[in-house]
Amino acid sequence: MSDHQEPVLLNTFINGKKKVKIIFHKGVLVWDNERPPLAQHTVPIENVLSVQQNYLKSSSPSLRRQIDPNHFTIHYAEKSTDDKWVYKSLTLKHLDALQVASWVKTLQNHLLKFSKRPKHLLLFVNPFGGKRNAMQIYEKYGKGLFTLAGVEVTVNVSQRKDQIRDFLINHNLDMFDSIACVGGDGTVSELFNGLVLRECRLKGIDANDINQELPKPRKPIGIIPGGSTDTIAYCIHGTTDPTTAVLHIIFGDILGLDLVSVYDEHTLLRLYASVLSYGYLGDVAYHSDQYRWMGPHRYDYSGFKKLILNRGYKGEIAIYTDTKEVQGIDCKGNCDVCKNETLHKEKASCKWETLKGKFFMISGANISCACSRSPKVKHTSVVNNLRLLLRLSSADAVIEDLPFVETYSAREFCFRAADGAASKWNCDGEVQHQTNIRAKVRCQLLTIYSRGCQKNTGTKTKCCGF
Ligand SMILES: Nc1ncnc2c1ncn2[C@@H]1O[C@H](COP(=O)(O)OP(=O)(O)OP(=O)(O)O)[C@@H](O)[C@H]1O
Repeated sequence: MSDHQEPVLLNTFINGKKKVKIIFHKGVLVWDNERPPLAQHTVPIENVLSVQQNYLKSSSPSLRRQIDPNHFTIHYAEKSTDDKWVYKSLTLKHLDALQVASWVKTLQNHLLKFSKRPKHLLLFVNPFGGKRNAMQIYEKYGKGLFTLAGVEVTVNVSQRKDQIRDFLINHNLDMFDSIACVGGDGTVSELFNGLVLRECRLKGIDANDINQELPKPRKPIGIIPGGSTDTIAYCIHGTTDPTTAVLHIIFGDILGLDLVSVYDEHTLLRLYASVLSYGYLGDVAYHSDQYRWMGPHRYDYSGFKKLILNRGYKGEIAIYTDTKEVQGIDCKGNCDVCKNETLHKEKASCKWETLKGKFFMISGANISCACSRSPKVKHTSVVNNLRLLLRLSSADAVIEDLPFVETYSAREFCFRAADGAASKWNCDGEVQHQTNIRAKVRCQLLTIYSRGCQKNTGTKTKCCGF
């Protein structure tokens, strides 16, 4: 649309006791007090959740609510500190009902252009994870905002482990345009494992065959944190704030996310999004589960015990890679690495490399903040282990310079334990009992609702590699 065709709305309204000048032009709302103190606000239309006429106060609850022709409210979101978003509203009054109707209609028409915003959301709630308050999180932070934004939500509360995954594999989802969950990493994992296996079933693809291309689930997913660590939500939104997660779903903007599929000799065990760890973190996942009653503190308790124990684990790792260097690419979908992956361009130069040793921990990191590299950490002193964990827990973790850490970028890797089933794998926080595994990166397999986060911008986020 050329400039002169763009609608311009300009008017003075009453907001509380103040007169407010407001203009809407080129998709941006700007308002300010008519008299000092001036306080200009600018809100792009893509941050507006809905625009609604208000209702008149009813004298009796039994009477039908009547629209107030002189008031309307703009519901919008604003970025606050860091990567957090907050909900805000602006209620405006005008004595001329036509002015109110014209603003409401014009703004609502603009919002209709955001056709990717979800309208029928299937939301899974895991009442078991984290502080066991996922339903309260939905009621407190999600329900009101979804209603306000016109998103129809069907809530499904899980009754057992793997029920979400099984539901997604087998049920008709035609009536939903989007799927989301309130829970921790294990819940998110059930969601995308279910969706990928569903696509395999529908397309007749053998998911257990590592050489098969895995099909991309068609519906975008939303992630509302309600677990203990919420690593995936944190990596994607830059915060574990539930309101921010809900707003990212309502905005309807999407990002691509790589997944990694993990196999034993015969079957696909699981796909993961954040990190797969053997040794220290594998042991922590395994042992902390018996202290679930402690809530999120179980990780601190088990983590400390395992750190002091300082075990080493013998094994052999084979890495399939074309470049050992971890590349500093901030990929939000369709970067050069993704494109090459699709075209199978780089595969010819990939080679298997084998390493043997005794390790404190072996991790295959898929997204940046769980660990922005794929460290193979040699068995070393407790102090060094502590140094590593402190580095990993900082937002801009740099670990390559630690002498006992090796990092590689890889498309696939295999692990074989030299000392039997000495540890377990920790796969997105869930325990995986098979020791000898093979893992393969699946570029941009998942579509998630998020506008991304600043924490990742400019830092060494990887794409298509461990
Ligand atoms: N109704 C249920 N009863 C028991 N377990 C469930 C139920 N619904 C889901 N689960 C399982 O609960 C486990 C824990 O859930 P989740 O990972 O979401 O929370 P968490 O472990 O506290 O958080 P995080 O993984 O972020 O640390 C997962 O393995 C999930 O499959």
